[in-house]
Amino acid sequence: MSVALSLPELAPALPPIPVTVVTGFLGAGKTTLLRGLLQRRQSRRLALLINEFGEVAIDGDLLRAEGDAQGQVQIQDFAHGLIAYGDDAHFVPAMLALAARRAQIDHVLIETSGLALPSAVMEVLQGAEMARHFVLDATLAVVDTPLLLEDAFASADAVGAATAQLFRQQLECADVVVLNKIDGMEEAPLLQAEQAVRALAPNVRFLELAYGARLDIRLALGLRLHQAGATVHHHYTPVSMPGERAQVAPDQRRFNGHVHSGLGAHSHGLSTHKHFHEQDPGWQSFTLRSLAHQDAERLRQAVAAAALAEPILRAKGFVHTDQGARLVQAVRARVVVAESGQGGGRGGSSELVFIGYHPSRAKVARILSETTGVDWT
Ligand SMILES: Nc1nc2c(ncn2[C@@H]2O[C@H](COP(=O)(O)OP(=O)(O)OP(=O)(O)O)[C@@H](O)[C@H]2O)c(=O)[nH]1
Repeated sequence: MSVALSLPELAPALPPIPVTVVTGFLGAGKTTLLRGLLQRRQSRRLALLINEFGEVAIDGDLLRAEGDAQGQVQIQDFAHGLIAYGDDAHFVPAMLALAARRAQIDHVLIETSGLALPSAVMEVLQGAEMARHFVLDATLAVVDTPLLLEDAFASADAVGAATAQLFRQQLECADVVVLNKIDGMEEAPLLQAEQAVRALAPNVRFLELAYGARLDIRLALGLRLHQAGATVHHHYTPVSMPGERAQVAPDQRRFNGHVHSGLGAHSHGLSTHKHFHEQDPGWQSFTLRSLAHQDAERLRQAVAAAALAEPILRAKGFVHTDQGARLVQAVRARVVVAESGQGGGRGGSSELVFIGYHPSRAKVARILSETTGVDWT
């Protein structure tokens, strides 16, 4: 008796979709780097999963502004402050939905929350259910280099200790560390930053330099660092060597913004990443809103004052000013209020998400209201 085979069974199996996990502390520049990669994706068909912290979809809006009419880029944002996708009931269904469309997707990028360890996502990806559809390409950790050089990830107090631990663990999970926010930085601080990264996470395989938050797409996607037997797909000459005497070669621009650590391969298999991040309840986020029009400069000063008075490490949102909608981005007390581009702005209200370590919502609302002269609640 002959058995008729259905078409899917006859069709050659499609290779698994490579997945790049992008990690990095709050405000390191993950979304900015992803926007740059979207702009330079050429013909690559990408799917992005991003983690919004707070109720306001800011990063998703910014990334969608880079999207295209041909549906070449699919973006899914997870709202409500999810910490780690690995713990999230939506993550696996979202990935399986992508797997069902794998003929239309060349690469998946996952941006994890700035307060999460990527190890949970990495473990889920390498588990039996997912490994049939996906292969981990590489884990990139984006670093706010000026803050690293200021010792902002050192543990002077409770906030510093919580920050330092998360920062170090994120680096330890990474294959590639991207030194970001290095525009105009000289060679000496870059060398210092590389040494700081090596000291914190000696197993990191590559250091990449992102001038102007730009990463060469060939250095970000298709690295195949976790494929059994695959040789690393890289076209550049190693420019720094492993060990204590490791040096960043002078003038990194000659090397297309990219540095090799030269360290031997290491595995991110299940055995190396047992540590799921247990969420520290000290990290909290809240949203403040105002119905009044804002003065951009007073608002900038207000957010900076709140970050200095309270343990606020990140704030972002859209506000309405007399000049129209503006995007507010704050990393600690560094606050930028800029054109919102195509993204954001709902109705006439202004919304800011604050993230900190045991911050007082009431105190931040008071500082904002007093400094801007309008109500924030
Ligand atoms: N000067 C400078 N600013 C940068 C660079 N990269 C990012 N920024 C700024 O840093 C701020 C935070 O950038 P994001 O890309 O939102 O950071 P993130 O890591 O996605 O932040 P979270 O998702 O909230 O953790 C924004 O104001 C960016 O414009 C850079 O290379 N140079």
